Amino acid sequence: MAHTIAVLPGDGIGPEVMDQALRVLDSVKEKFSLEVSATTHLVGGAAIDDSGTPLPADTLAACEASDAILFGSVGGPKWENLPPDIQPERGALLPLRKHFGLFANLRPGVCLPQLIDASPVKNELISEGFNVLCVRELTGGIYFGTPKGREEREGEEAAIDTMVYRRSEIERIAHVAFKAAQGRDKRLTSVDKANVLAVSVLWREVIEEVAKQYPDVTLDHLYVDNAAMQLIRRAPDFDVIVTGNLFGDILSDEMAMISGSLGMLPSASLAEIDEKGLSFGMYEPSGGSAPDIAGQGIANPVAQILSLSMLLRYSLGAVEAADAIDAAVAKTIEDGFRTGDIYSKSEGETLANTKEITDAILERL
Ligand SMILES: NC(=O)c1ccc[n+]([C@@H]2O[C@H](COP(=O)([O-])OP(=O)(O)OC[C@H]3O[C@@H](n4cnc5c(N)ncnc54)[C@H](O)[C@@H]3O)[C@@H](O)[C@H]2O)c1
Ligand SMILES: CC(C)[C@H](C(=O)O)[C@@H](O)C(=O)O
Ligand SMILES: [Mg+2]
Repeated sequence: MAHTIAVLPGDGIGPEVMDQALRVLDSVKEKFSLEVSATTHLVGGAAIDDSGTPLPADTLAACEASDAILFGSVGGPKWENLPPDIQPERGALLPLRKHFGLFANLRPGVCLPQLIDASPVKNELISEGFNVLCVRELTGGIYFGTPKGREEREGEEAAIDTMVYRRSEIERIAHVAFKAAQGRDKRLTSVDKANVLAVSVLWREVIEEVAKQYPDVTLDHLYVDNAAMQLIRRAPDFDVIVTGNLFGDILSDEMAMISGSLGMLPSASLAEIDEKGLSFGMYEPSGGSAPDIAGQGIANPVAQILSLSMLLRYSLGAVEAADAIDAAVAKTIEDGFRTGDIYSKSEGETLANTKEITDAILERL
């Protein structure tokens, strides 16, 4: 079956790592006889520079006509003083998530055994490895609640964001998380702030109710501050984490760092699953445009390449191709290839730039 994907490289290291992911796509298309056409479009700061808007109508139309979006990353110092609504993040990334109903953000945090030295967490704390799936609610919570903005309070300037979750929003992300746990080690940790926030009290109630439908999954709850701490103290005890938009944003970066680098972790942002078990989705690295290393050709492309693998798996159903990419990446790391962010100068490691590590992945595909 023929598929179309919209490729949105974005800003900073986005285009650099996307070029490498597209090389991998070409390779698996040939190897697994996949019919996938990919069209590239401007988004974020690159689109602002071109047409003054971060999400041009033709980019959105191309996404609507596709089976999935492969996204790089957007934003950077050049655009951060623009009015908030036309900045790359709030004017393109968040609207794309909302427009396509991408409520389920899956962020796997996996520390390959060979990368334990790249993690800043002491080896003995993650000696059993680290493999956690963060299921982050992505289209609700404080990111999207209203009212939002500036107003006057008690005679002075104030700013407001509103954290709101409807029961149905919590229920649907809970089902995603429980199902994911069923496919893994059957342990789910729900993270909230129910000792302070009304939203979290409802969150906890709904998670408990949904849990009754998944008696095979062991559920526990943690407050977010404690969760941030426990993730460092006893990372291997976690299996699946489910949480709201803001807490998931923060905890997933923490998980990425425990795993070694943001540059290793992909993510999938999914809409409702269709009758074929597939869903429309947007796939992007968990990290951002990394302005500090952009333009040098040294960024780690693995997160982008693994995001492509998630796209093939969840939106196209090309499971064999996805498995092959995951295996080639693991083998490349096993064989010692390292970009700067995961290089620990140990024996057997070869420092590689963005293109060289992709060459190694392609050789192993
Ligand atoms: N999905 C997205 O588009 C997305 C996500 C996060 C941040 N951002 C945006 O990116 C810009 C920079 O944000 P930031 O600096 O807070 O976060 P960042 O994730 O871009 O960078 C944080 C650190 O991680 C490193 N890093 C990230 N990805 C890497 C990779 N592939 N290889 C090697 N190192 C990598 C960076 O060099 C940097 O030191 C901001 O404008 C932010 O809003 C975009
Ligand atoms: C860039 C920003 C809007 C985004 C978020 O907060 O969701 C990013 O940090 C992420 O994790 O995808
Ligand atoms: Mg983030």
